[in-house]
Order: sequence, then C-alpha cells, then structure tokens
Amino acid sequence: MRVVVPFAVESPKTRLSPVLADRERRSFARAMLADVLRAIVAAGYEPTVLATAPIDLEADFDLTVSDEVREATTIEVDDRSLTEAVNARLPAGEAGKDDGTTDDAVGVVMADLALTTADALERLFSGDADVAIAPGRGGGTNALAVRHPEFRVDYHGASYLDHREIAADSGLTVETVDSFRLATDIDEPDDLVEVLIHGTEHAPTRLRSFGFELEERDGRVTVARSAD
Ligand SMILES: Nc1nc2c(ncn2[C@@H]2O[C@H](COP(=O)(O)OP(=O)(O)OP(=O)(O)O)[C@@H](O)[C@H]2O)c(=O)[nH]1
Ligand SMILES: C[C@H](OP(=O)(O)O)C(=O)O
Repeated sequence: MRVVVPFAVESPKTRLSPVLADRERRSFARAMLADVLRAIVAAGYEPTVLATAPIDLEADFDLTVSDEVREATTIEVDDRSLTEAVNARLPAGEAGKDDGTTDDAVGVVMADLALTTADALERLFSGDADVAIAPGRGGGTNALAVRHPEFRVDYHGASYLDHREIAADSGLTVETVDSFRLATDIDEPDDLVEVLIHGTEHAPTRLRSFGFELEERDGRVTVARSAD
C-alpha cells in the first residue's frame, strides 16, 4: 500500500486562530504531521507527504523525528487543490485482480490526525473492501484506503457521505472504519483537549510548550493557556 499524507504548508489550521497565532499554528501543524508520519512508519509503510509548498520537516520549528521516520518519508510538492492532488495519486488504470481490486492500493491519511496510532491505521489498511473510509466527526473523511481504480475523492463538506455515494455509483464495496483515533481530526479549539489527553508525542508536547494545560471547569475538562 502506498500511503499519502496531504499537508497544507502555509496558513494551516485557520480554525485554530482564536487560540493559536499564525506561527504557532504552523508549528503545531508540523508537530501533528510528525506524529502521523511516525504512526504510518510504525505500521510498516513509507509515507509520501503531499505538501502545498517545499518543506523541510525538521527545519524552522525545532522538531526532530527519528532516523526511521526521516528515511521512510518522501515529500512531494503539489500545489493543486486537495482533491486534485489526492486523485492524482489514487490507483489508476485497469483493475489487476479477478475481484476487480488492484494491488496498487493507496492509503490517504490527513496530517491533522494527532491521535493516530499504528494499530488504528492497520485496521483501516488491512480490510478488503474496494474503499475503506474512516470518517471524521462532522462528516469529513479523515483517512481512506482505496483498492479500486474507479474511485476518486471529492473533499470538503460532508465528504464522508459524498465518498460513499461516489463508491456506490461505481458499484464499489465500502467499509466504514469506526475508530476514535482516526475520527478525531484537530480542527477547532475544543479538539485540543483530545490532543492533551490522547496525543502521542510531538503534538501534545508542542501544545504544552505554548502553555496549554488541561483544566476542569464546572465538572468538564477543557484546555487553558497560562499567561506568558
Ligand atoms: N496537499 C494539500 N493538502 C491540504 C490542502 N488543504 C488542506 N490540506 C490538508 O488536508 C488535511 C485536512 O485539511 P483541513 O482540516 O481542511 O485543514 P486546514 O486547511 O489546514 O484547516 P482549516 O484552515 O482550519 O480549514 C490536513 O492534513 C491539511 O494539511 C490542500 O489544498 N492541498
Ligand atoms: C478535507 C475535509 O476535512 P475537514 O474540513 O472535514 O477537516 C474533508 O474531510 O472533506
């Protein structure tokens, strides 16, 4: 399975702007990307980052990844829209196998899945449906495994529903992967709670370095940022 990780380099995570300044959002997006890459490599795959602009993973934001992650990761620059860039990497051509699927399967994992683990990805990648989808809360498509050359993505909006429909229109089988770790994309300030509780490495460390901590208020856990 080829695994691609789309990554918006400039102005990422704008929905976090109420709580993170521009440079902090770029730094935090990089930290989440590093955690996603680590999980993919731990699951035994060699990720390709589809970056909207050239990046050096470890430059600029004081981030160090393991030798294993550095060596396994390729960065490709593609400034087309998310949908176009991903579609250009999906299986193409004839279905190679008798059941219509292809050996050239592709996994697509978003870079903001800060809770991702190798186990969660393995569950997504090890099925045999033509398309396996890990939906995000709110109707997005957080991760995909595509094993059929007729499937194409169409991101934004309720893309989980759109992707089911696209698959059905071509008579493809679909598996929905029910996973807390893959369903939790980090989009909104409230999502930062999940990073501090369940995050794996760089993302929670980075948030703590910005002064974020868990706080219990009115019996509910939230995040609070200490004054500098
Ligand atoms: N290659 C590529 N990746 C993208 C693009 N837009 C978003 N992404 C990535 O796709 C994933 C999901 O994107 P969103 O949750 O919409 O992320 P975002 O655009 O950084 O966040 P917001 O500005 O808050 O909407 C993340 O991994 C982004 O880095 C794009 O135009 N091209
Ligand atoms: C890319 C988009 O992500 P969201 O905006 O839902 O995080 C989607 O899954 O269609």
